[in-house]
Amino acid sequence: MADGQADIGVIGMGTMGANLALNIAEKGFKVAVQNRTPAKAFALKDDNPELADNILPAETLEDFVKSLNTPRRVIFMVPAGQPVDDEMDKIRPLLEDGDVMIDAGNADFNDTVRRAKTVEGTGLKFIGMGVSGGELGARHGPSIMVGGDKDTYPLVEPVLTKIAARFHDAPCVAWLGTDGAGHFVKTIHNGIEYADMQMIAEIYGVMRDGLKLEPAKMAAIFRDWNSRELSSYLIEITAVNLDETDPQTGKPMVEVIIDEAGQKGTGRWAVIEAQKLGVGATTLEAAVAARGLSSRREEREHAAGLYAGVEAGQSQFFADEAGFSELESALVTAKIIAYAQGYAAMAAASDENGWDLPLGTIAEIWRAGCIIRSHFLDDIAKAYDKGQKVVNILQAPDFVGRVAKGQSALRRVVAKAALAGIPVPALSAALAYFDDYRRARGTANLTQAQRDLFGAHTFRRFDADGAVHHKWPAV
Ligand SMILES: NC(=O)C1=CN([C@@H]2O[C@H](COP(=O)(O)OP(=O)(O)OC[C@H]3O[C@@H](n4cnc5c(N)ncnc54)[C@H](OP(=O)(O)O)[C@@H]3O)[C@@H](O)[C@H]2O)C=CC1
Ligand SMILES: O=C(CO)[C@H](O)[C@H](O)COP(=O)(O)O
Repeated sequence: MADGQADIGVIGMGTMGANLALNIAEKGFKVAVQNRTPAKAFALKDDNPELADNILPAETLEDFVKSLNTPRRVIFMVPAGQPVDDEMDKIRPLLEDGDVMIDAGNADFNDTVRRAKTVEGTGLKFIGMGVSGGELGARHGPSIMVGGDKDTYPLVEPVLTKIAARFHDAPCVAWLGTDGAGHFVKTIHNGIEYADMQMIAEIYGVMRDGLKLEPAKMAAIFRDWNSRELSSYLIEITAVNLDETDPQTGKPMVEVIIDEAGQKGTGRWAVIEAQKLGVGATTLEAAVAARGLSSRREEREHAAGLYAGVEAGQSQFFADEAGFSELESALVTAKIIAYAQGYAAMAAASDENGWDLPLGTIAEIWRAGCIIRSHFLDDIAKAYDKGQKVVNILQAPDFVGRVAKGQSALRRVVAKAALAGIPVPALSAALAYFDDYRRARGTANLTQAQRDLFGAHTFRRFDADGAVHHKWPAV
């Protein structure tokens, strides 16, 4: 192997790393590849003869580093946490001033901020970058959310611009802010992804348990929805999931899959950060909690037995055009509210961390390549495009009209589900948030009174400035 041929390197030849490397090679760049199990790096070249000239596998980290031209650009695509620190520690002594380390996996943005600090003043550079789109996105065009020093971005921009997804010919990649900005945005992307998926699953639950529809019929409804406001990758794949037949049993595939959702932690990171920022991302939280409860299957089965005698009300859902349209409208409305929560978390994090996150650009680069890609994101991009500051998506004129129109459908679906005993935690959370958000006179005055009574925490009055304490009757 000749020294210094590769334009960029990828460490980690798993699902994402291998596909990202193939994408890079296909776009005409020479890519060095390395893996904990080195055989996988060599297999990538052997298995892809059409791209072999552009794939430079390395047995050792030393060979890998030698194969890169300078400044060296090294992408890590390994599991979040310790593996990233370990890989960084191993390669750092082999790198030189100006070289760039890029963590392209999912990461807790706090780790990214910490890692960015460790390279400060060393001559090395660090980028934390969220990549979304799963296996196919990595291979043919993901959405890429970049964080790090602005001056470092041009060192990776030519490659990233070529490998990213395109929306109307614009690459779905952008530098979003310093240190952890890219990974924070990816984390919120995943929190929204959880909410989108949970709300779709809840509508599936209504169709299955309230309307007694067969999966094939549900698939047809989701396909229909995919031609309108809900048009998105997740609605599209839901139709595919529901239409699939298990080759072993001949049953619908969804019926042989155990109802326990996995999770790798990114949704949890999103709601933890939203909580820390004092932003109620309650729809995202409901989605994370629902995954947690789903995994306690035996406990749920036992509880089902304990409450077998509890009568839920008669289902008031109807399997007709009007009934399906009500579900569609409820899902659209709850989706707007979930995105409003995710965007509120990003706006708060931007202020907190001094990132100046370009919220409109984020919607733009999410329009293609990523898991939550949808037509709806183009509407969000347009809301931010009008030059005016968007306080909250729920206050953007286009969305005010849509939510005002759709809220009654959401209200009816949540109410009917509650009466029928069909759980819709994310849809309910979205509705509750909306009602709380639009209520001018809330109930925190009572909370303040209680806090002042038991802890002399003080409160503020409408008719005077400053905090006061009241002498409440002794209890
Ligand atoms: N899969 C997806 O849809 C997406 C994943 N991501 C993120 O991308 C990253 C990679 O995910 P993915 O490709 O799916 O994961 P995989 O499990 O498919 O691959 C993991 C890779 O990391 C290597 N690896 C694992 N542990 C270590 C370690 N301790 N030290 C060094 N290398 C290690 C593995 O090497 P070996 O071959 O030796 O086991 C393998 O090459 C993660 O951060 C993930 O969250 C982001 C977006 C989408
Ligand atoms: O980042 C992703 C998509 O955007 C990954 O697919 C991630 O693994 C999804 O999260 P989880 O595994 O928790 O469902």
